[in-house]
This record gives sequence, structure tokens and C-alpha cells, in this order.
Amino acid sequence: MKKGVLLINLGSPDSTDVKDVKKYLREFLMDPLVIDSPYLIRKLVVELAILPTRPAASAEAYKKIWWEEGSPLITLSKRVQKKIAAKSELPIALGMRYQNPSIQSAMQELHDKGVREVLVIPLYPQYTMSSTETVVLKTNELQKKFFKDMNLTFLNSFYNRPDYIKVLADRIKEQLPEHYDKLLFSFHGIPERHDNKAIAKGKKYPDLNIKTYRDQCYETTELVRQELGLPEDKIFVSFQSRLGKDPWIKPYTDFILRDFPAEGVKNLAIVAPAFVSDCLETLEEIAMGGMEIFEENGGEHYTYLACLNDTGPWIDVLLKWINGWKSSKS
Ligand SMILES: C=CC1=C(C)c2cc3[nH]c(cc4nc(cc5[nH]c(cc1n2)c(C)c5CCC(=O)O)C(CCC(=O)O)=C4C)c(C)c3C=C
Ligand SMILES: [Fe+2]
Ligand SMILES: [Fe+2]
Repeated sequence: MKKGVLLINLGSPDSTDVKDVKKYLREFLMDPLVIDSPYLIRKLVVELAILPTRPAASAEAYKKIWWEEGSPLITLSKRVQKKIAAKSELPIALGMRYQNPSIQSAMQELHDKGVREVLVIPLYPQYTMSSTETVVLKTNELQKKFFKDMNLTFLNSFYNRPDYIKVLADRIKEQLPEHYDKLLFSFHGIPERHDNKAIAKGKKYPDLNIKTYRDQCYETTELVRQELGLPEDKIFVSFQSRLGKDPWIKPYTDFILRDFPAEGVKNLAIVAPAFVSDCLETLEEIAMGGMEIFEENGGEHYTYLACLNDTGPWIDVLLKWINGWKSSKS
């Protein structure tokens, strides 16, 4: 059967217009794996509490980081796709969980090329319901509805794969300033409830060996720390991008950035390993907003370390995974 690869990332609005941002946020936040309340409650929260005001604020944030080619997240994901395609004989398609290019269009593209055996790579190192799980669910749904003759295999997470750890550690090392007091690993947060659901599921199905998202984030950090040969007290972990009033997993990045300078951390390097591509949450929230919080509270030097993006060694790791799958299927 002809093989192909489907890369999937989160997605961005089609433009920085408020109406496009609103459309994107509606699709994103109405996903029951992102806001996991019953439908009517979710609908009320999204339509009455979030959508009247957030799209305008988010559109302003997107304007600060938008590139000539469009959203950084999508532009970088397209570059990754092209670079992999140039080195692989398999068709490589790219879809976004929310908005465009859609997962359906990417599956159609592969199907039109005769591909019936697909490796799906959700571009999230750590799995949780709002990252990998929603991608798996959506892609399976589309397969059942439109592409019954396609067979899907998922690469479900890679937060602890040695080649991922190595490439992430190297990427950090090449950007680390000579002097810094701490290296902060800031991961995208999730509501605590989401990890509690993972714990409950793990108890019910012990054979699945389910880990919480928070534990995976700490494991990625510890493995990278060991790879870099750094002492434990040089490293700190926190969680960014809260939304709403529910408790999210702690500690919170913005609070840490606020408190670090008074604790003697004046010189900070910060990396965001929940993201393989730079995006709104890294470029605006961390590189810009984070620096502002840190400096307003007495911080002196703040260095944001960019994501893996379309760097050669990361492309080579993805190619290695793809080739491993390809040979296991032949
Ligand atoms: C309940 C809300 C949210 C959960 C849970 C959540 C989990 C989650 N998100 C990412 C990755 C990204 N999120 C991005 C933006 C973003 N995230 C939320 C909310 C939740 N995310 C919102 C409302 C937004 C939109 C922007 C805003 O208005 O602030 C992005 C950036 C997209 C871009 O276009 O650049 C990424 C990437 C992960 C990995 C994750 C769970 C682990
Ligand atoms: Fe998010
Ligand atoms: Fe944010």
C-alpha cells in the first residue's frame, strides 16, 4: 500500500482580522477536549464570556508577531513540511487542528496521490487531551467519514525520545548566553482537571501506562538537563498561557517571572519546549510579554531561546522517525 505522512499542528487564524481571530477561537474553544464542560455550558462560556472581548485583544497580539508570509506557526510548519518532502520519497502533507490548511484537505491531498497507509505526526511533544488526543480523535473521525480505505498510524508523543531530547538540548545549548542565573522551561499550561482526568484514566487502565501532562513536562526537562550536564539548581519549570478562572497546573510562568528578580535571578534564559514551532504563545507571550514582566520587577537580562522550528537537526529527527515507520511497514 502506498505510504505517506501527515504532519498536524494546532493552527492559527487565517489573518489578524478580528473576524478571523473570532472564527479561530470559536472553533478552538468549542472543542470539548479543550474546554471540557457539557456542550451548553461550553457554548455559553465561549459565546458570552470569551468571544465578546478576547478576539480583539488576541488580534492585537497576533499583529505584533505576524510575518509577511502569515502566521509564524503555519509558516514554520510549512517550511518543515517542504524540507522533509525534499529529503523523503513519501508524500508529506500538513494539516492544522483548527482552521487552515484543514486536516481534511491534507488527507484529501494524500488520498489523491494514492496514499492509503499514513503516519500521522501530531507536532506536540507531550500528550494530553487538548494537544495530541484531540488531533487523534479528529483525524480518526475524518478517516471513518471520508477516507475509509486509509489506514492511520499515530506517533502519539515524543517527550522522552532520546533523539528528540538530544536535538532540543543542542538547540538550547547553541542559544544559551555565556552567563545566566537560571534556565526556565516554560510549558503551555492546562487546567488541573485535565491532568486529574488522566490520573483517573490511568487508574482504570493501568496497562496503558498513562502519564500526566505535568509529569511529562518535568521528564522532558530532567532529560534535557542531564543531556546538557547542568546542575539541578540551574533549572526551573513553569506553565504559561492560562485562560479562565479554573486552577491550571502550577507554578505559573508569569508569577515566576515576577518573583525571580527579588530572589536573585536577574539574568534569565527561557525556553518553551511544549512548542516545536514558534507561535503566538512563544513570540508574544514569552519573548515580549515575559520580558516585560521580568524587567519591570527588577530583572536585568532576559534571553528567549527559539523553538526547534525548521532547523536541520530537527528535520533529520523527523525523517528518522518517518523512515523507521516506513521500513517497519514494508
Ligand atoms: C482552555 C484553553 C486552552 C488549553 C487547554 C490549551 C492547551 C494547549 N494549547 C497548546 C498550544 C498552543 N496554544 C496556542 C494558543 C492558544 N491557546 C489557547 C487556549 C488553550 N490552550 C488560546 C485561547 C489560544 C489562542 C490565542 C489567544 O487568544 O491567546 C498556540 C498558538 C497558536 C498560534 O497561532 O500561534 C499554541 C501553539 C498546547 C500544546 C496545549 C496543551 C498542552
Ligand atoms: Fe493553547
Ligand atoms: Fe497566550
